[in-house]
Amino acid sequence: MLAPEVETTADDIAEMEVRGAATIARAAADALEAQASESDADTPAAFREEMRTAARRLKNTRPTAVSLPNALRYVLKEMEGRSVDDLRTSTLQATGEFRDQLDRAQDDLGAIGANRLRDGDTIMTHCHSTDALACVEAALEDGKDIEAVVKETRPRKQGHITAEQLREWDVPVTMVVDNAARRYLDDVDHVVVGADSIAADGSVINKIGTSLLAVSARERGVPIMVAAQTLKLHPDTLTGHTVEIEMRDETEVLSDAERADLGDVDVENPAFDVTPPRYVDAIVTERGQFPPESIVTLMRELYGEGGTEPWAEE
Ligand SMILES: O=P(O)(O)OC[C@H]1O[C@H](OP(=O)(O)O)[C@H](O)[C@@H]1O
Repeated sequence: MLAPEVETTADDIAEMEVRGAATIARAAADALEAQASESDADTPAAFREEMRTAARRLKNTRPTAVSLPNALRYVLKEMEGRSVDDLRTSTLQATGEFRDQLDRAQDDLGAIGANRLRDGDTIMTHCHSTDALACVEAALEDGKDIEAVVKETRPRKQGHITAEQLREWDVPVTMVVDNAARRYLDDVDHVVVGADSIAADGSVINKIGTSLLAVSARERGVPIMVAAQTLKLHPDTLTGHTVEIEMRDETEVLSDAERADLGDVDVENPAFDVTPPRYVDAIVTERGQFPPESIVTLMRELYGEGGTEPWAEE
């Protein structure tokens, strides 16, 4: 039996009530914790099977942000013991550790990313990334004045969440539609974005529109920093796999009335795109900042064995 929190968390992730790569990872760990706490499995094998089923349910919600399977892997790998009690205890310890690591990683990468920002800088943001905002927050705590041009980020307008957070920190915000980005790049000192996955060749998989922004920024000579804790490194890409780009429902792009007016047209709604490493100046992680082409070294160190699947059916 799956714990109700596993079902609601999976639904919330799929519906994007819970969104953002790091937030999804945390919610998945919380859901595994609920599963372990509430399990009434009476044998270790039954407990393990329940945990694997819960992990599969969570994993199959959205395909692109690798933080989700990386979180599930972290917890399931730490689950050990010969009795149900021991398995439960080790799982709860793992989920607690995972949350602590997540918080620490974001703080540490924020401090590193902040060093790239100077007092008086204007940044441009795309979508809403807690890793990217951690860099801004740390820069503000260092006493730097920062202004922001915030891209709306169609179709779901996560730019509004970014704007709200920045205003809470008293950062002056100019909101622009996505198509205005190039016009405003001349006023911008740094593009700061997050990532859902980083591939072994240093490609950055992030919200649709990131690659267009990066190409324009490079053309205008504006540096692009990607804030991504190591949980975003995609181990499967070490063995030649590519990252699946999520295609979402067309209703996010067109209302039913607009759809009816348009008649017979195809609508596609990819949620992410791939920015090649040559358009990225630095990937900022909690382990330091890296030129994208060198991220593979860190990826091997942390995920050397590639993408294991501890949730697989036995
Ligand atoms: O982990 P943090 O930095 O918070 O977010 C990382 C990325 O997750 C988001 O995806 P979505 O809105 O869930 O589709 C954006 O693409 C954002 O850059």
